[in-house]
Amino acid sequence: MAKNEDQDLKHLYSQGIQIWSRSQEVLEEEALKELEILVDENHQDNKESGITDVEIKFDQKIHEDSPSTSSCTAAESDFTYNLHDYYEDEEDEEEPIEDPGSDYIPSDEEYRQETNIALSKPKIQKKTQSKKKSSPRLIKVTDDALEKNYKSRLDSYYKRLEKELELLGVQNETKKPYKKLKGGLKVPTEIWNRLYEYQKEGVYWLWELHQRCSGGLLGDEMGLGKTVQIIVFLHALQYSQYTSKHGRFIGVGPTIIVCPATVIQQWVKHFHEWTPEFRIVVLHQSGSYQGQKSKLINAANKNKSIIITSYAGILKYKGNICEYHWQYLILDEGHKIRNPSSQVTVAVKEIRTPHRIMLTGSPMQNNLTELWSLFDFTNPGMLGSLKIFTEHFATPILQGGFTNATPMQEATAYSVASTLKNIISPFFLRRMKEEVKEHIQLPNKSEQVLFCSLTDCQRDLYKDYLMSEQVNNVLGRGIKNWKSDNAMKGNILMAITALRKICNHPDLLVHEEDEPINEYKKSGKMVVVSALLKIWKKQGHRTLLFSQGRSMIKIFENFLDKQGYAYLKMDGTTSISSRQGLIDKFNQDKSYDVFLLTTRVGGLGVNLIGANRVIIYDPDWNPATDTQARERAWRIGQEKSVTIYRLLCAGTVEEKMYQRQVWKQLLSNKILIDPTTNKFFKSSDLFDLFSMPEDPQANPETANIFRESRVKIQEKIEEKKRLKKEKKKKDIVVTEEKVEFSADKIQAMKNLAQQIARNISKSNETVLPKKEAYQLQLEEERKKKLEEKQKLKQLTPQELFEYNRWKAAQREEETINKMDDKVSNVSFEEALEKSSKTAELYHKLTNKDIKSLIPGPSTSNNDQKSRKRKKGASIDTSGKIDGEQVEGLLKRETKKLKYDETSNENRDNFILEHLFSKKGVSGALEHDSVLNGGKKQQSLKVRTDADERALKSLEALKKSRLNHWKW
Ligand SMILES: Nc1ncnc2c1ncn2[C@@H]1O[C@H](COP(=O)(O)OP(=O)(O)OP(=O)(O)O)[C@@H](O)[C@H]1O
Repeated sequence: MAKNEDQDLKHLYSQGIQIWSRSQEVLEEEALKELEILVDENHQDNKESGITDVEIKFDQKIHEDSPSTSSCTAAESDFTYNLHDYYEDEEDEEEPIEDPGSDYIPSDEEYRQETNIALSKPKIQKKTQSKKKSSPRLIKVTDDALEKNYKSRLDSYYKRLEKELELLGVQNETKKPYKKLKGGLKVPTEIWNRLYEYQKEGVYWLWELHQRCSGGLLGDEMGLGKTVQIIVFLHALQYSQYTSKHGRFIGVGPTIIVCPATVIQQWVKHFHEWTPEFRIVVLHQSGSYQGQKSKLINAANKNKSIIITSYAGILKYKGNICEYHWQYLILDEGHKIRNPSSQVTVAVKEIRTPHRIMLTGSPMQNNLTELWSLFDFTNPGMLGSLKIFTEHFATPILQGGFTNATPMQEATAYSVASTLKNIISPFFLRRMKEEVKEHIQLPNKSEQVLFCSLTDCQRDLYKDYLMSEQVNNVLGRGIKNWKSDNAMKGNILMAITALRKICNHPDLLVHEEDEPINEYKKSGKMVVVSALLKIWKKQGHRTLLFSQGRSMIKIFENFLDKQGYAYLKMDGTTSISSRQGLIDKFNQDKSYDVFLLTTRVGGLGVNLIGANRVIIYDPDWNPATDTQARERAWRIGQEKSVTIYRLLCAGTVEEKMYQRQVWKQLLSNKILIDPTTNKFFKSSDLFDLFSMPEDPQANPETANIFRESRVKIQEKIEEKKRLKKEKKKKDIVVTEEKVEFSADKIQAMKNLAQQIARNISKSNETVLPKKEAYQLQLEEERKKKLEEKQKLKQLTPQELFEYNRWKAAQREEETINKMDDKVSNVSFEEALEKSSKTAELYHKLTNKDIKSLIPGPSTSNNDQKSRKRKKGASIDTSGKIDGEQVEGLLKRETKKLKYDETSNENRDNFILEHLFSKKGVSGALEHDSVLNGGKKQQSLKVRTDADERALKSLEALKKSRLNHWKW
C-alpha cells in the first residue's frame, strides 16, 4: 500500500470516535442505525437457530490501542468535516441572516438583500455561458408576505380573469359552476376537471377526514400530485365557506405547511397557479419577509394566511408558532419525523391544531417504529404506546421475516401485519403509479441494477483495506456491547465509509495533495457512467446523475468539464433561493445534458421532468432515498420513457447495502401493500460487510439471490456464452487418462498441418539459392519435408499439435540462432516427450500461437502478401489464413453490436449489451421484479393460531390507547 494511503488509513482509524461523538448531527446517523438493526438481527437470527450469540463470530478482546473517546483534536474536527463533505445530508438548515429589526413590511432594500443571498452561484459550465441569450430567464417565485406583492399579484390575476371572461362573453358576477361533494364541499368545476380521477378521490378522502376532525397520511407514490390534492382541497374549503360543526372556522383558517427547504418555492408556485387568491407566506430566510418572524407569524395567523416553512424553521420558531391555534398543520415529506424522539418530531406534535395531515411517498423506510412515529403525529394514540406497539406488532412482524422463521412465526407475522393494515387503512391513502398509470398517461419506466467491476486499482485498494488493521479491529473486538461502545461504532462506520469511497473512486480515499485527481478510468462505475452518457447524448437523452456526497460530485464536475458536457449542479452548497431557478432552467433549456445532484438535496420533492435518464451512482442504506431520487424524472408531465440505472460495485459493501434496501422495502410492503409478502434471503452480518469474493469474474451474489429478476438480455448473453462453451467442449473431450479430439477437430488439425506444409514449401521455393552447392542441400531438405509429411500423416492429433508447437519454437530459435550463429539440436521427439499437458496447451491455443505456426518467408519478396507474412500469416475475422479457410481456427470476434432504435426496450438492450461486453458490467437486475418476490400460504391450523395471536395484539393495543387518552 502506498505510504500516503497508509497514513490516511491510520488517520481514518484514529478519528473514529470523533465521528461518533457528533452523534445526531453526523450524517451517517442512518448508517449507524443500520448497523444496530443489523446486529439486532444477527442476535435474532442466532437465537432462532439455537446459536447462543454473536460471540461465536466476534472476539470480545478489547484492544488496548483502541482510541479513547475523550479527546478531540483539530485534526479530528477537520476529518469530521471531510466526512460531512462526503455524505451529504438534506440541506435544511436556516442560513444565518441578520434580522434587520424592521416592521412587518420591510423596505425594498431589505427585499433586494434577501433575493441576493446565495451561498454559492449556480454552477454552469463555461462553455454554455456563452450562449446565455438562448437560456431562459430564471424566474424567482415571490411569496405574499409583503402586502404590496400580494396586492399586485392579485391585481394582475383579476385583470387576466376579466379578460378571459370578456373573451368568453361571461358576466363578471356569474357564479362559477362547481361540483358539490357529499357532505357539502364545493369544488369549482374548472379546477375539479383538471384533477385526475384518483386525485378527485384524494380530495374527497381529505374532506372525509376533515368532517371527522381527524388527521391522516396521504402516501401516494412520489410525483402523483399530493401537493396539488392538498391545494385543491384547501381551495374547496375556502370556496365552500364551510362552517364546521363546532362553528370554529369559516373557509380555511390559518394553516402551516412544513416541507424541506428545497421545495418551499415549489409550494408557492403551485399555490399561485392553482388557487391564486390564497395569501402564501414563506417563513424562511428565502422568503420575501425579512423582519421579525414573530410579527410575521402573528400577522399570518390573524389574516388566516398559509405559512410555508421548513423543518428547521419549525424548530427555530416553535415558541412563536405554539402561541396560536392553527386550523391545519400539513407536513410534506413527513417521513422527516420518522424518529419518534427527534426534536422536530416532538416540536410538530406540540403545535395546536385539530387537523394534522402528512404527505409522504415513503411512509416506511427502515423499520416499523418509523410508521408508529408518523401515525402518532397524524392520529395521536391510534397505535398505542411505542412499547406496546413494538412488543405486539413490530417484533412479531419482524420475526416472521427472518429466513429461519418457523411457519408459525411467518403466519403470525402475516396476521399481525393484516391487523395493522386494517387499523391504519381509514387514515392512510396510498396509490401507486402502476395503478394509475393510464389516468396520467405516464410513460414506461425501466429500472435496472447494474453490477460493475472494480478496476484493478480499486480491487487492490479494497483488498488491502479489508486486510488492514482497521478492519481487523472492527471484526476482532467483538460486538456484544458495541452499542454502548462509541469508539467501536465509529470504527465500523469509518471502515464502511472507506470501502464505499473506494467503490466510488479510489482518489476519494488515497490522493496525494499535489496530484490531479479524477482520472475516470480508475473507477469501474465511472467507466460505465462515461459510456452511458456518451450513448445517451448521441440518442438525445438528458440525465440526472445522483451521488451521495459532494466530493464525488466534484469528481463528476471535473469529468464533465473535460468531456465537454453541458451541466448544472445542485448540492447542499447551492443556496435555497437559487434552487428552484436551477430546476426550471434545467427543465426548460434542453442544451444541458446532465444535472448533477446529491441524492439528499436533489432527490426530495423536486420536479425534474426535463430528464428521462437517471443514474443513481451509489446506494443509500435507506431505500426511500434512492427511490425518491429516481422519482424526480418519472412523474406527471414526463412524456418520454424513463430509464434508471442503479450502479453497484459487484462483490463489495455496496451489494450488501442494496440487499438491505430490498429487505427493508419488503418489510414495508408487508404492511403498506400486501401482508403475504415474505422476506426470502438472509440479511448480511458484519463479517459479510467486510468480505470480498475470491473470483472477481464470479456472478455477483445479489444477482444470484434474485436470479429470477435478471434482465432478459443477460439471459440471452449468458445463453450465447454457454453455447459457445459447449461448442468448444464438443471439439475436445478430456477423459481421465488421455485427450481425445473430435473428428471435426482432427480434420481441422490435419488441414492446419497441410497448410503449414504448403507454406513451408512455398517459402522454401522462394528461398532457393541459385548456387549449385545449395541445390543438393535443397534436395535433402525436400526429402526431409516429404518424410515429415509422411510422419505428420501418422501422427495422433495430440502429437500433431505438439509438432506444430515444436515447429514454431524451431523457427523462433532459428531466427535467434541466425543472429547468434548457433544450431538448434532439440528434435521433435524430444520436444514431444517434454510436453505433458497437451490438453491444456490446446486450450491455450490462441490466434497468436497459430500465427506463429505459419512460417514467414526468409527472402525479401516485397509484395503485399509477403509483408503480411513477415508478421506471420494474416488471419481474417472468419478464421481464414491469407484468404484460405482453415477449419478449427479461432474466429476473431469483431462483430459490432447493432443499434436497434425501434423501441425503448431495444435501445436499452443495446446499451446493456455494450456494457456487458465492453464496460465490465457483470450482471443486471430488474429492480421492480426484485421487490415482487416471495409469497407463501400457511396451513389452516397455523393460520388460526396466528390469527388468535393477532387478536391478542389488538387487545393490547386498545388497552394502551385507553391509557394514552387517560394520560
Ligand atoms: N391534475 C394535474 N394536472 C396537471 N399537472 C399536475 C396535476 N397533478 C399534478 N400535476 C403536476 O405533477 C407534478 C407532480 O406533482 P406534485 O409535486 O404535487 O407531486 P407529489 O406527489 O407531491 O410529489 P413528491 O412526493 O415528489 O413531492 C407537478 O409538476 C404538478 O404540477
